[in-house]
Amino acid sequence: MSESYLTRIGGLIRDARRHKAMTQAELAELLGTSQGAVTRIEAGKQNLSLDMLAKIGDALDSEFVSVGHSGPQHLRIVGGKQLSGSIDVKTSKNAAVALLCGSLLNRGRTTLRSLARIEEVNRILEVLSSIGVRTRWLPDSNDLEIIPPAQLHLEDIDVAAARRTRTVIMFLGPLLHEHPNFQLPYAGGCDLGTRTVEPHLAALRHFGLEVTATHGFYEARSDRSVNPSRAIVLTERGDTVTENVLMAAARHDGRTVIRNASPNYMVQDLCFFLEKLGVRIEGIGSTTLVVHGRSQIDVDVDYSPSEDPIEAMSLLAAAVVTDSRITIRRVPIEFLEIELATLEEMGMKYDLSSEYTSANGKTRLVDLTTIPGPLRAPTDKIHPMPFPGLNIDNLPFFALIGAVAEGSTMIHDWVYENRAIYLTELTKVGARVQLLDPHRVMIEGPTRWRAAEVVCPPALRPGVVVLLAMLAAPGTSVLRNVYVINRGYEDLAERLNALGATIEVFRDI
Ligand SMILES: CC(=O)N[C@H]1[C@@H](OP(=O)(O)OP(=O)(O)OC[C@H]2O[C@@H](n3ccc(=O)[nH]c3=O)[C@H](O)[C@@H]2O)O[C@H](CO)[C@@H](O)[C@@H]1O
Ligand SMILES: C=C(OP(=O)(O)O)C(=O)O
Repeated sequence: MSESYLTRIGGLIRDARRHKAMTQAELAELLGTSQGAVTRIEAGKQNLSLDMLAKIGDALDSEFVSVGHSGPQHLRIVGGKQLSGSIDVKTSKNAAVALLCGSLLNRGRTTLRSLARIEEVNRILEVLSSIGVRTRWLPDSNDLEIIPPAQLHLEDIDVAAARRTRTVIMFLGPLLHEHPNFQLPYAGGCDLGTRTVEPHLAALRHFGLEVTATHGFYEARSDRSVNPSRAIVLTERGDTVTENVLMAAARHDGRTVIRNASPNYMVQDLCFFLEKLGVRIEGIGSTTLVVHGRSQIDVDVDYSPSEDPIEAMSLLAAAVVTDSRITIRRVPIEFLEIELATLEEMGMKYDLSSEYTSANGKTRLVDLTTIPGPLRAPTDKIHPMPFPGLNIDNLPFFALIGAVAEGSTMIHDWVYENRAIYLTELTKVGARVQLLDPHRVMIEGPTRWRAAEVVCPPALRPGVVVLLAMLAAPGTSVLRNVYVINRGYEDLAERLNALGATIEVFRDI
């Protein structure tokens, strides 16, 4: 291997080790080598065998060099160009996974229309198929047909696929009625620090579910004689916990009241789907839901989830960072209002079309055209709140936009322990981002972007933010190992290329 190649790989190894908050000594122990050897590897001063590269890849959950087609995917971006044209927002990841779990409530055939074909969906499909559910993409479409078996084989669950998503936790609500005892692997997903499961367990206890955690699995036991006797008050207004309770309530032949429910977009989609299954729900879009469930659900149902507000925000950020005029079609406006109000305060101008309705017949959509122009930092910090606040998943895009704006932008992520930290990756492409503490970053704009080679941080939105910054940076950048981006976005590179970006998808060797 040439010296410069070794230096590049060494830098990537160092970055991946730091992502995992691992010391050189800890990595050395995992590799069965000395700390000095790790120092040399990271400095590009040690020849590396393929065997050693594979070991390092295993230790850091990040492959650096691979042979064959199944290795990690990387992106090569030639940046510094403006974008133009129109792009459609696809349907949301978060509704897709909720609906896939929701399909377990139904003995009949469920067809989900225009589903996002993303890695997160693929993992849940692997899990569903491992327990006996038949799923197939209908020809030449993104429509998915789901047919349940007479009996689920929960003991055969694909543990590896389940562990790669967090959303498998949403199997608890749909399964507890028919399965007195079952095991689920611990939920995985983006590495954002500890994410709570306790609110799920506390809420589902009202349906007789008791869960104990043992050696990497949740052991679930449900007592069918227990039913909610009073309102279920959620201790936090989480999206997936609300969905879990909704799904448990859907099969409870009676009335369930859920308070402090999340009214967010994916919850609304799940409610509209449950209504199509014959479940009556009062208060959709509010924080109190009253669910009139059914003991059996056996219908052939067809549902189209709505467009992804986080993808819409990502595309908006792409336009801002590249100073471009583009039209983003099918924006679910109700779920982007605070974001747009904040951008307006920063000086952003845009045009909106009149409203039309999503294929679910409910969600209001608009086409949004960005108008390039200078931005200024907001006067106050930017922080998320449960809907109808600024969406936590949109927060990273404000770090990117802050880097373009004149002045200091403070981003306060009070929710996730690790996500704000990943925003410091933007320094590699020239941004001035200072981590004040694990929850707050200060960004000084505007930025002179520069091309770089970066390992994708292990979190979806920060990963996309780095990619978008690379679109703005003149020269050629490389973003390595973009699985997390593919977890939530369908064909993002190809679709940005249709707007005039130059992004090449490649794998090693
Ligand atoms: C599949 C899916 O839909 N995923 C979304 C869902 O994940 P999900 O519903 O799994 O979110 P979590 O339960 O992890 O909640 C996120 C974090 O917010 C905290 N919290 C949440 C609500 C609250 O009122 N108080 C509070 O402190 C939780 O303790 C947790 O640390 O919601 C997250 C927060 O909107 C989004 O980032 C995810 O994209
Ligand atoms: C954190 C996210 O989602 P998940 O719950 O799938 O990890 C996200 O969508 O940014």
